[in-house]
Amino acid sequence: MTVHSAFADHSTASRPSGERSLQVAVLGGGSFGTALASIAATRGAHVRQWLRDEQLVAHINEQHVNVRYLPNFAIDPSVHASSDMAFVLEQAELVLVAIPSGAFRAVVRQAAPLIGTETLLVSTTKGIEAGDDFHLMSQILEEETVSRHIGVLSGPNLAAEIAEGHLSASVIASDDDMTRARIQQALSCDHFRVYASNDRFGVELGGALKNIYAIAVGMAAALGMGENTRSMLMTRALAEMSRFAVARGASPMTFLGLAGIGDLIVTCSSPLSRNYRVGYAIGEGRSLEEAVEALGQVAEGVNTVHLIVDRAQRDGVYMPLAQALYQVLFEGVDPRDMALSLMRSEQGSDVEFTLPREAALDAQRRAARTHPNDSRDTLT
Ligand SMILES: NC(=O)c1ccc[n+]([C@@H]2O[C@H](COP(=O)([O-])OP(=O)(O)OC[C@H]3O[C@@H](n4cnc5c(N)ncnc54)[C@H](O)[C@@H]3O)[C@@H](O)[C@H]2O)c1
Ligand SMILES: O=P(O)(O)OC[C@H](O)CO
Repeated sequence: MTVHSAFADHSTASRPSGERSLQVAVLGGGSFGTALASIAATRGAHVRQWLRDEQLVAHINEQHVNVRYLPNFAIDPSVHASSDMAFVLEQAELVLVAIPSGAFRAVVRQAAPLIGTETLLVSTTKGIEAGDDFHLMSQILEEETVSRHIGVLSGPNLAAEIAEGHLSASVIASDDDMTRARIQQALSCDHFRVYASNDRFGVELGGALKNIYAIAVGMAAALGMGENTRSMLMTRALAEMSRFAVARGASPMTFLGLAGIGDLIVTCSSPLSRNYRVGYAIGEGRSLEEAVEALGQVAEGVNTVHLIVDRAQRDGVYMPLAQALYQVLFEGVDPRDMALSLMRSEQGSDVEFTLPREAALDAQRRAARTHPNDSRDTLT
């Protein structure tokens, strides 16, 4: 097995001198948690990482490799893994939570008694909590802890590429300017940049929503789509994502940034994305259950799609791609039939923030009344 040492190679170049070391805790032993733990350590922080698997803990501490999630990469040797939550959180000034959405609240609840009001608390998880309340991860952090410094880290961040040292960037979103600035200091290094945002919900929704479209694009890729098709799907996905997020109070501008279009591009283009891979496997003819089992990790979009579709219906937000994906994944609709049906549906506005969708549809309906022979059957 070849173990690249991208993390270690960057350590001396990035380590600030003469500064007191920040105490960092990472909750989660998956690939992103491991990549972030290593980056923080290369920046000179004292890093402890919490994970449940004792064998993996021992392996990380002795061999400095996460054999389960990032087997080919050397972790900064100063990262200390442990299955003891109290030990990991002891004196932690910054806590990064990299736990799948399904277990996020339970883990945060376990950590909460050890998190103070001044602890910086950042979610890196791109998902939505199951249930009727449509809770984002940062809302769980607010509900379960007393921290006054909550943030969200999200962007085009394939963990394996970060681990390999590919130049990458992310966004720290928080209402609190000190939280933003301190995370930028703690995590930026020669191969990782951190930009700031004050649109926490927009950034968080960008990360959660793009997963479902990556499944759709992966599926289309396996069905032999062209690049025009990919581009159309991604751009219309962006229109849906921003429409949904704006209806929930986010800024549409956030979707022009790394956590919007940036993350959508990478997740809809790379076979390293778990969501893309699940979609691709389904496009090749596997069932959803087979695709998820073959992946062996969490593809958040599978759990997110019904929450988004349900919420969009309740709020009256038009989400045809998400709705279509739901029908393909859970109602047995053939993806090719679904693609045809989408192509025949109403043609609205390109950018709704310049030409509102209803204005474009009204004009089409007026044109259909004036020139009935030219109109499409499906126009209403
Ligand atoms: N992997 C990436 O490239 C990447 C990049 C950016 C963001 N993210 C986001 O970060 C989050 C974490 O992703 P990841 O890839 O690090 O790991 P992951 O989603 O594969 O799993 C994370 C860790 O959580 C642990 N875990 C699962 N259920 C648990 C439970 N009930 N109690 C305690 N621990 C539990 C797993 O054992 C694993 O160590 C995801 O929500 C993902 O959307 C991932
Ligand atoms: O592997 P995925 O599909 O969960 O995507 C990973 C990251 O979110 C990409 O930014």
